Amino acid sequence: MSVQGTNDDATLSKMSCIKKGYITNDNFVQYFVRRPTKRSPIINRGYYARWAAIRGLILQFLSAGKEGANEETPKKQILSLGAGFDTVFFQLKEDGKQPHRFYEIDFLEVTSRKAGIIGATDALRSKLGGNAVISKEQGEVTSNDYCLLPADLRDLTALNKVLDNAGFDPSLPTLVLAECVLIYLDPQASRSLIKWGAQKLSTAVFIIYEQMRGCPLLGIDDTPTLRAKEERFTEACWQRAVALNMDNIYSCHLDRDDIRRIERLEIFDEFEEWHIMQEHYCIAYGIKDQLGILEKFGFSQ
Ligand SMILES: C[S@@+](CC[C@H](N)C(=O)[O-])C[C@H]1O[C@@H](n2cnc3c(N)ncnc32)[C@H](O)[C@@H]1O
Repeated sequence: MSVQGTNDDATLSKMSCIKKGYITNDNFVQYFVRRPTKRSPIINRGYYARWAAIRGLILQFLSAGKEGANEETPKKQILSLGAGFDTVFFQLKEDGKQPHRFYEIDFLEVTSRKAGIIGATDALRSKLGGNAVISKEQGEVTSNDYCLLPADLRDLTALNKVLDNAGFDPSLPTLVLAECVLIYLDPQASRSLIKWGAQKLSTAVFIIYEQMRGCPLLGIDDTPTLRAKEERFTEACWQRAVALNMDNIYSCHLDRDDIRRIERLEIFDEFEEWHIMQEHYCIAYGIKDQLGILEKFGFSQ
């Protein structure tokens, strides 16, 4: 499978979770899937855990800095690196929770397909916000609320250029998301990207979801432990960093009522395999907080 092809695989897993009722609030993945495929219960549960954990962190970030019930939250932006066919922007917009602007980056091959689908689908196009311009050829969508831009994450000059042209504002509190992406880069390129984030942004969280070990991917040996994942941030001048494996996140940091609900959806008896698999995946994040709005951000201690 090509690196770009891993995106279709991720989209199919998400669709499988939606069809089985694990994910109940995503109305948009359907437009990116031609032929839905059923995944096994263990894959569905694993994908649900990943989705629920990341979504929880995104919602926390979006509400950070709100002092009182009637106060507005500060203007914020999200930058999704290697976004693939992720639909979180569209769902946030549908729920009235979108940030000031949402940026997505991927290879031209992927952004071009995504721009084509957005352009051809009313339900997606209508969510873009004002001044929308969609170009399938250039693999680009720009609008007041959402920008989809082609760039190779290994080329930071090109990344800066597309972001600057699209009005990315490094002074705004920013959530950078790299979900199942850095592992496809060589370790040096991942480290450069994490450092780039620390240098460019002053109030930000950089969230990574990735495997720890056990599969032959480019970046895997560079950070084989949770400690190494945290140090990759702190060595790049992020103020603090946290890395937890998905087994811990599933047991301690997801909504218990929702866990009870999803555990009733399918017969599940692969418990040993489940724990081993979940220990091989993690979420790590680094935080910089010049504005002092992210003190409470993250998984509770
Ligand atoms: C496994 S998919 C994950 C997609 C999405 N983040 C998700 O979680 O559903 C990995 C994505 O990273 C993108 N990607 C990998 N290396 C990249 C690079 N050097 N530059 C830009 N995008 C890259 C791929 O094209 C693909 O869309």
